[in-house]
Amino acid sequence: MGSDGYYPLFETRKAKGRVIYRLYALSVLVGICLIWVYRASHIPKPGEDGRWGWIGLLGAELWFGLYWVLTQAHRWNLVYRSTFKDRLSQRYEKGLPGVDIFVCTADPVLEPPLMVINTVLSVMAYDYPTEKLSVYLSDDGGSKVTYYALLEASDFAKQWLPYCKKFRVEPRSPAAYFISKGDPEDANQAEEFMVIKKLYQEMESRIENAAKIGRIPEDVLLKHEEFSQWDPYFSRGDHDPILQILIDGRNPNATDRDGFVLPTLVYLAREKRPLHRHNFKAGAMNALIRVSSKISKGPIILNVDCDMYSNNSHSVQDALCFFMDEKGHEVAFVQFPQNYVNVSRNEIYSASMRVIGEVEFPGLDGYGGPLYIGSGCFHRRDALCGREYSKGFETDWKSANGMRSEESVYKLEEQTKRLASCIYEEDTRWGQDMGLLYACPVEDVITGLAIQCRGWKSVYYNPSRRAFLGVVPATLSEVLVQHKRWSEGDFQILFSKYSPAWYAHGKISLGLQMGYCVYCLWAPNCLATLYYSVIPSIYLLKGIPLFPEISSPWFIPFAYVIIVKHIYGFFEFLLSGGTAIGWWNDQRMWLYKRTSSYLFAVIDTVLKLLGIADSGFIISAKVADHDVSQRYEKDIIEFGISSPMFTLLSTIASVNLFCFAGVVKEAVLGEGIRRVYETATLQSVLCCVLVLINLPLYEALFLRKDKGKMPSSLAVKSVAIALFACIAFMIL
Ligand SMILES: O=c1ccn([C@@H]2O[C@H](COP(=O)(O)OP(=O)(O)O[C@H]3O[C@H](CO)[C@@H](O)[C@H](O)[C@H]3O)[C@@H](O)[C@H]2O)c(=O)[nH]1
Ligand SMILES: [Mn+2]
Repeated sequence: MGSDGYYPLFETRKAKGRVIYRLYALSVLVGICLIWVYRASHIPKPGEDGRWGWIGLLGAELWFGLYWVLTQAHRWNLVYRSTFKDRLSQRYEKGLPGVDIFVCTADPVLEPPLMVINTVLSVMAYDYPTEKLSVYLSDDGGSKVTYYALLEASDFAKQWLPYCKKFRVEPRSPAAYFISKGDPEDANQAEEFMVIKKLYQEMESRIENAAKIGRIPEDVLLKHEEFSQWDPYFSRGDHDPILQILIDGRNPNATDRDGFVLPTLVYLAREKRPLHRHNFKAGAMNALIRVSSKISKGPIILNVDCDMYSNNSHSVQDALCFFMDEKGHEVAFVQFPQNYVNVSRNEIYSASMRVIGEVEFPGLDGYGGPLYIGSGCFHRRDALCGREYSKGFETDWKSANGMRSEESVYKLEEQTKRLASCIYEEDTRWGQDMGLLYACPVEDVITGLAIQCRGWKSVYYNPSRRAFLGVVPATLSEVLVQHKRWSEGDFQILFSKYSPAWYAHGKISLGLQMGYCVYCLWAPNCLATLYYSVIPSIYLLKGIPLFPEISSPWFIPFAYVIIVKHIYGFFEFLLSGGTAIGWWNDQRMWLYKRTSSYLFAVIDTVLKLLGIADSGFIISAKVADHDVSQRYEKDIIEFGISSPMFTLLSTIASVNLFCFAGVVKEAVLGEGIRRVYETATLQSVLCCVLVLINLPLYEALFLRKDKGKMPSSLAVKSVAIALFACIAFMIL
């Protein structure tokens, strides 16, 4: 019991080992400063070799050093949270609030309807009073197959929910459950298991069939006249709003097979017109916020992407422990980590970003709260809708609870539809300071920042049983495109009204400001990284040293910073649950993202600032074809297509290969290994590491025969450019 006589619903613990970390960080800082001193005091005189290369390195090292200082905000002050769910149910047994769950989908091909309804079923089956749960599916794809699948799901739920509750199954996405579980041992359950599995498989084949032929079974069409809304004039980008309440939680007859009420289930395809901006996911979420405020008005909103199912049926209670605690009045959102099902042990694309989830977010939590990163986030409706936090504010859970209108379903649908029309938002604050913000490819991060700037806090909660499991892209190009969207969006936040660098000053803590800047500056990292991965290597060709000789005392800070920082990073990665090979792959992806995605993000941002281009939202694919998946499972990098990003990566890799060949030649034929060792140790090591890290890329360029290799034309082109660049540099 706390000193003031109440049992808290959650607890916050500081991480151990802070002192050691801080000593380490200070020692690295000293090293970085010495490197700066060396660079600034040893610039070659005008006319001397390597002057410009040197000055560039000074710039790059200043950048890296300052950036490193910012990243300390992620590691200085880690906190971990835990919840006491039993106390929550004791205290609020009858008074639990309504929770509205928003699932977003946008494309029936990239996001198969079967996957979508598995996510929907997993959240319908939360271990939470069903009369207080409402699930909304926003379908930006306006797909009648998706609607049909949801219809099937609403029926299947009548069996699935009681089954889940009776046998306390986890996870509650049927697909994931049937894959993860062999036949149950318990004879009692075995029988029901067979029945429910068969039901699921039948539903699965009906949905997949409908998706394949693009048609809904006749008998369903006859029974459900709402399908007439998909008339011949209907197209995905041009249609009236469609709003269907499939299960009306107010209806006492909407029950499962055991007679218990089902959660409310709503389908929404907001109005689309070719000449209107739709603002991607942010627009979809805002339509849902309005529509749900009419239908269920839950004071808590959970947002998940259609590919991210609930893997833990107690997450709602976990989140409520923060919102409903006496100390939780200022909590606007509770972000759960995003974990993924389809990552292999060694994560060839390092797509799970485990260090962010295990280290950086607990770090931000220590400074006022993590970023809102889309899927897996519970919001306080008030805060999301633009309310400012003021001291003493409290959500009245009881009054907000169960506020449901009395109209008939049909009338309710008709009245609510207009909230999802194109013109509804005209001359309103939606998208500016109400709901999710527009005009940024990462609507989530900027929205979370705006909320925090209005005085709210957020919480990061990482339960031991993973709360949500999603899907990561299975090809390199998709990963790079996704990172381009993220880094571009984060970069734009820096120049937006809500810039963490200036606007947020005084509104959020300095640590959080720095923490945001780390992500906002992902993109411009490309410049220093490109420089570092090309220039030192290419100077080797002329034998011009750009780093201190091994016998010089200035060599020590370089060696210290490089070695210690990487050892630390290695252990951080292992402690976050990664493997040694995974760490090596992570280093490669670090390089690839910085030298391709981030560069393109910078270019596009500049074009956008000049008003020449606009940024879009490329939806990432959630399924891959058989060939591609097989290579993915074997941790073979998928190239396969020609893209400017791949050309760039291959060219840089080839330049380093040539430079490395030059060093080897010099060592063997020229003045011998000794000279290379003495004068160009660091430079040669850097070049050598770049070659090692690019080994899979050389393989894809020159050796592989499968479809995932680099296209030959691209290989020829990049090798030619690299060769030309090297020769030109040697001659000039
Ligand atoms: O016009 C659109 C485009 C996308 N989506 C949905 O947005 C979600 C995220 O799209 P996805 O292609 O999967 O992007 P990711 O990069 O995987 O998503 C991450 O990054 C996004 C911001 O860039 C956030 O919106 C997401 O929540 C976060 O998980 C999916 O459910 C989509 O169906 C829409 O509803 N409407
Ligand atoms: Mn996604």
